[in-house]
Amino acid sequence: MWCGRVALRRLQRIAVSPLDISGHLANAVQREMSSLPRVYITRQIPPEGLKILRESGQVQFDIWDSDDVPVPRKELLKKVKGVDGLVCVLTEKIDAELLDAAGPTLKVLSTMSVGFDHLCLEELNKRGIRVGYTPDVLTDAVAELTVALLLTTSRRLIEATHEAKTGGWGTWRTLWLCGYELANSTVGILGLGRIGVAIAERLKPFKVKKFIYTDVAPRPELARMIDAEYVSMDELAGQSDFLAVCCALTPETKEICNKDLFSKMKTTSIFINTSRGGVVHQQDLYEALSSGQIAGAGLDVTVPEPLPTSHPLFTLKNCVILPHIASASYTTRNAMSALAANNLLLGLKGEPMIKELKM
Ligand SMILES: O=C(O)C(=O)CO
Repeated sequence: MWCGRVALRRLQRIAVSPLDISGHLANAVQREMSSLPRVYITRQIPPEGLKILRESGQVQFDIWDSDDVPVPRKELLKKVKGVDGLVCVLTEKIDAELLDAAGPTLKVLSTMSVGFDHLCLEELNKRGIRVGYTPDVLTDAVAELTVALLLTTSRRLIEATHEAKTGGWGTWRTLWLCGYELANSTVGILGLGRIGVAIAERLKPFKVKKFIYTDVAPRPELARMIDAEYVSMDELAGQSDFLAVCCALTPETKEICNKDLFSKMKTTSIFINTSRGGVVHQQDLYEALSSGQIAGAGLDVTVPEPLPTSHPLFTLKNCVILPHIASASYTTRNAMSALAANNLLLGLKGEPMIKELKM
């Protein structure tokens, strides 16, 4: 359990002799510590966030001290009992069972993620629990990875390196490993937000001819930034040479990318998803890819995660699958951890968080 260094320094100034340290100071530290809000952190988050919490002098926290294995549900339910604040990542389901286990002391939840489909907002709202999350700081990293995944898929880089390494590289051939290029293409964005704009900004120098997007309603201020045209879902499917999914997973978007959408796409089009696996009907995607209904897919997210290595999607050469790494740069993960820590501290002080979910 950590208490703030600030509190410790204050107590050290009060101490008059080394002898005091063993007696009075220890008791005082104990008292000071136990009066601080209690926080549980469900993962060993990157160092910047932990440093902020340790040095704040505002909280005492307990942590699931591993990044390799998520905290077991049973342990989590035990650890949250009586906490004032909770820091979680996207692998923890924050539902009624967990909130009941935490009890009425829990006032602030801070998730180190931009996605919030792991949170039961209705239950959080019902209990008046404020929620912090981490948009914006990951936009560049996610956009960058999306472009990398798009090019890897459309120019068949994984197949190509495999062929080079395993003896498939014979003479130079005229149509061998040909793919699809961005120049003169139409790029469609499903769900235009900060990340969609950032992807388009990065793709523009590749001489994309046109950007189109669809969403629940037009988003003119964002669309203007990338000169994108608002179209219907059917038009998006029919016109896109590259279709990038950027929408949040909600009950409305669950499996929105299904047979109906894939059947309207061009046989030469590339489907890219770096948002959430749940927006895709995976069996329909498998069929679209294996039947040649669409040319290829690049996925950073799947259902479930991790996707079992025996999953049929792994058997397809035209499907590139990454293990949910879109925001995985050192800078971004540290920024997410720092933002999650600051959101938590502000929330516990009753102040507006830097990034708070409106519920
Ligand atoms: O933040 C999120 O929601 C992610 O998916 C990981 O960056």
